Amino acid sequence: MSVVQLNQVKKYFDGIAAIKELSLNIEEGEVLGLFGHNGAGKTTTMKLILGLLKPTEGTVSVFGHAPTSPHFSDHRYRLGFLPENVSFYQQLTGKEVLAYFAKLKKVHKNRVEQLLEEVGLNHAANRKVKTYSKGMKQRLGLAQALLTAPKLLLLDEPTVGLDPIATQDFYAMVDQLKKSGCSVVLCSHVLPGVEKHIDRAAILGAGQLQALGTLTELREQAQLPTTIRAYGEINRDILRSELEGHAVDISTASDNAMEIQTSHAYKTQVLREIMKHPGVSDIDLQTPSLEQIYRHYVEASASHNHDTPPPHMTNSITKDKEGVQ
Ligand SMILES: Nc1ncnc2c1ncn2[C@@H]1O[C@H](COP(=O)(O)OP(=O)(O)OP(=O)(O)O)[C@@H](O)[C@H]1O
Repeated sequence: MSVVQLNQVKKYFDGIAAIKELSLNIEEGEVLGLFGHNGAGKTTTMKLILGLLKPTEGTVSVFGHAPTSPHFSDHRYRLGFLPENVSFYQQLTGKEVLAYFAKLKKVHKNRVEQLLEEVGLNHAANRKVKTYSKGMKQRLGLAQALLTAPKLLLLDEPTVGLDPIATQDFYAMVDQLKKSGCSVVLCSHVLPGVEKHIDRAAILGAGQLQALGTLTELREQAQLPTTIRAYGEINRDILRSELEGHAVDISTASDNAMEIQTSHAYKTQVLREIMKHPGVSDIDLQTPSLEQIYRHYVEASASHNHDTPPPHMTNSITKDKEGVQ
């Protein structure tokens, strides 16, 4: 049984659709990246899964139960949530904040020390939260989300405010949680670095699913080209004739490099042909990145929905938003 099942879910606010229609399953131990432009419906989706919102139509099931039903309280401890704008009692120390949540969630206080250590806040455990940097507050938020050792973790913009090493540590933690069977929904506008840590990506646009699948599946579906750069003494005409029929586009990148664009389906064959050339001294391979895949689907969604901001606008909105958090 899937950990989360959203079946033909619609969510309206005062008659305006935040989610037009969404069906989605999340499996045990799966890390799902949930992406989309500002206002696409990501937070609404998370709130529906958490049971903070009721669907206008359709059904939401978490651990086999409706998260808005009164009986769900027995399962709530299995859920962890890091909200987008994390805020705590400023006058309490980090340790006090976590101890407070531990008490609320009926978690043994030993776990507080352990978590402070895990998120790298031990040194500041006895400092008031008002003295914490943005990244430290984010780490405290993460510790709070992990208190009950959840089986489903919802993370809204988890890496905002984290420095590069803290971001890497954070993803290492996500990998660990996945290994322990925890399902994770990772909602982020910061796409670089996410690819390796998600099993599937769900791209929302204007309240609807624009794409869902593994990155390999989405690359194939989107038919974005793979770029191969071959360095060395290569006869372009010979290479061109050898690669005929492999749906390639060959151009000269520099004096000693050639750029070959090919489809995902022909990638291995094209590489084999290039490798046969004795003059080839080096090869770079660039598969379409998550950003390129994201852009492809958001642009496609924008061309169908006039209420969807074009990607260049969503980027600047994101930057502004991150700046004021
Ligand atoms: N409580 C609410 N009342 C009215 N409209 C709402 C409410 N919550 C969300 N919306 C609307 O629903 C749509 C989806 O919002 P949501 O917060 O889910 O988007 P998002 O993808 O999380 O955006 P962002 O990336 O900016 O955080 C937006 O148009 C938003 O204005």
